[in-house]
Amino acid sequence: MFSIFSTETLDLFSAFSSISSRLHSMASPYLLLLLLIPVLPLIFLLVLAFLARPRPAKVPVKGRHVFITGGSSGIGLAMALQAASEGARVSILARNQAKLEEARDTIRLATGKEVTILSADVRDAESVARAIEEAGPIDILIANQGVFIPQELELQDMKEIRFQVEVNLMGTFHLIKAALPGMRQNTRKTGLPASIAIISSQAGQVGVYGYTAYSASKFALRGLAEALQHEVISDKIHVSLVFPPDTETPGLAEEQKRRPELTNLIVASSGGMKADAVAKKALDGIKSGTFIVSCNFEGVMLAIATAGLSPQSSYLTAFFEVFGAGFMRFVGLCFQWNWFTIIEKFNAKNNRS
Ligand SMILES: NC(=O)C1=CN([C@@H]2O[C@H](COP(=O)(O)OP(=O)(O)OC[C@H]3O[C@@H](n4cnc5c(N)ncnc54)[C@H](OP(=O)(O)O)[C@@H]3O)[C@@H](O)[C@H]2O)C=CC1
Ligand SMILES: CCCCCCCCCCCCCCCC(=O)[C@@H](N)CO
Repeated sequence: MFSIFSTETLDLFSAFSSISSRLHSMASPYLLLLLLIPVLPLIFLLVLAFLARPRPAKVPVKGRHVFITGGSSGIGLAMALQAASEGARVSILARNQAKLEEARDTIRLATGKEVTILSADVRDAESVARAIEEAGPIDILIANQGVFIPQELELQDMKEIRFQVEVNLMGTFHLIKAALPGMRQNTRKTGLPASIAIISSQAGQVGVYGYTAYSASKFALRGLAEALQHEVISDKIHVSLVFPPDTETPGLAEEQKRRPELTNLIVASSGGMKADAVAKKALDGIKSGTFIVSCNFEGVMLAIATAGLSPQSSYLTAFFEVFGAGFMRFVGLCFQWNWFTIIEKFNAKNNRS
């Protein structure tokens, strides 16, 4: 007689059913526990979905006013280009008028869009306020201006230390203070979520040789951003903090002329990126209302290792943070081991130890 089961299959089948019936009568609590193993993470994901705050949001870019500082060069210019091509009304602010005009021409040529250019120094609160007044109420503020002058603290002039803190940190205060009242009014009127994005650096997540002043200015932005998110969430304003690695920009080319050898060696732990790719990550983060925005794989690891008590809207990222924390601390210690070994060897070779 024809059967779809071979004798082996039937044997296996009867063996399995006799085992399972035995298990069923003897050990059903264990089976239940076994079943729970895959279910538990799912339950935990549900808990995290309940906990994640601020709640996930979509911040539209099309048809909205995007204001970008440092928009005449590098990452800022790349963001301005992308925002303009996505149908935003874009304003860019920087000091140098000639570079601003050049950026405006570049954007017009690439997208056919006209951007507003504003010449101001972010260190001057009054001219920042005037520029923002002139540009009109903002929906998406991107504080991207930044200066980086790497040097060992002992060798660096106080003038250069102050310069970095003033542009990177104080400049960001001036911008947010000037833009916030108009942004609140705008979100109340339109009901649409808005965004304040701040461009930090991976050197704002981990201190790096040669970056005492720069890292301090960028770490400070995190405190600003975390506290600010509490203060603006009731008006649907989402804060994003972007942490790029070394990025090919005119600023980086300038920096590399005087970067200490040890800074180069340590910074190489994270892969470099193109300005366009960083701009895309930043805009995607802004549009999804993401608080911590990483740009490359090393950046994702850094974000998990330094999650701290930051806001987290994504339950999936929260899941990786909770279960990755211990392991990523270990990976971080391996990196620190490597960096201290590099420093030790370098200083021994150069008779500096
Ligand atoms: N490139 C990199 O490797 C990385 C950069 N970053 C950060 O990304 C941001 C952009 O960097 P990047 O594109 O490389 O920089 P660039 O040097 O290429 O461009 C900097 C921009 O900021 C403007 N700017 C500088 N100082 C002031 C000021 N006082 N007031 C107003 N505008 C100012 C510049 O215009 P002007 O000089 O005319 O004022 C320019 O438009 C910075 O915050 C930087 O710290 C973070 C990680 C890595
Ligand atoms: C837990 C595992 C962590 C693993 C990855 C660690 C990598 C850290 C590298 C730090 C790179 C800092 C780049 C700063 C670039 C910058 O801001 C300058 N170009 C100035 O603008």
